[in-house]
Amino acid sequence: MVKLAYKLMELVALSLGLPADRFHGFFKDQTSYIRLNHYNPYPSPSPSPHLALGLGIHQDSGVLTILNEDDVGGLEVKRKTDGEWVQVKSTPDAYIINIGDNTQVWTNDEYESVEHREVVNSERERFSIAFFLHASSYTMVEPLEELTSEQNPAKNRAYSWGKFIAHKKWSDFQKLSVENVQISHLTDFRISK
Ligand SMILES: O=C(O)CCC(=O)C(=O)O
Ligand SMILES: [Fe+2]
Repeated sequence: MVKLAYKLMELVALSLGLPADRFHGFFKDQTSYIRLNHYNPYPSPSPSPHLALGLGIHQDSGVLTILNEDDVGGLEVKRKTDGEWVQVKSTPDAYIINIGDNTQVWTNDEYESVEHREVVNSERERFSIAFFLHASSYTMVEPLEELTSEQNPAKNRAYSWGKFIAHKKWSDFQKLSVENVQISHLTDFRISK
């Protein structure tokens, strides 16, 4: 997984005219992990099936996510152009690659992380496995200087990855009864939209 994730970040670097190993230094003491997700079906008949979210609206805050899922489906991404929720076709024999907030910041929005959620159905349980490529906790995340200029100024302030994660965990914990507890706090660091 780690090797595949590095390869993908090499492609991101090359696509932006950067050396292939441009991102490697961020992963010396990486905080990556794998999560196994299990979504139970909602009880049927349900009074409000549209509220049956397995995982609320969020953006992945790390570098990138490599996701494998079974054939049940339920992942939805928010289309930026019109805000519509679009179903992602279930692809058990492939990986779904999700760009995370760190990559958006590093590339100064050349790559964008996308809002997504997981809806459950009334018939079948669903399993997915997500590998999250995360930087070393002492990483300062900020737009790469090669990608910023006077004409294209930085769109985000620098922030500490370790402090960000600590803040996110703490505030998720505080807001356990609130919808969308996982929503990204990246906006705190935003300079312009
Ligand atoms: O299970 C899924 O399809 C999505 C999981 C996800 O978005 C996450 O774990 O961050
Ligand atoms: Fe996610």
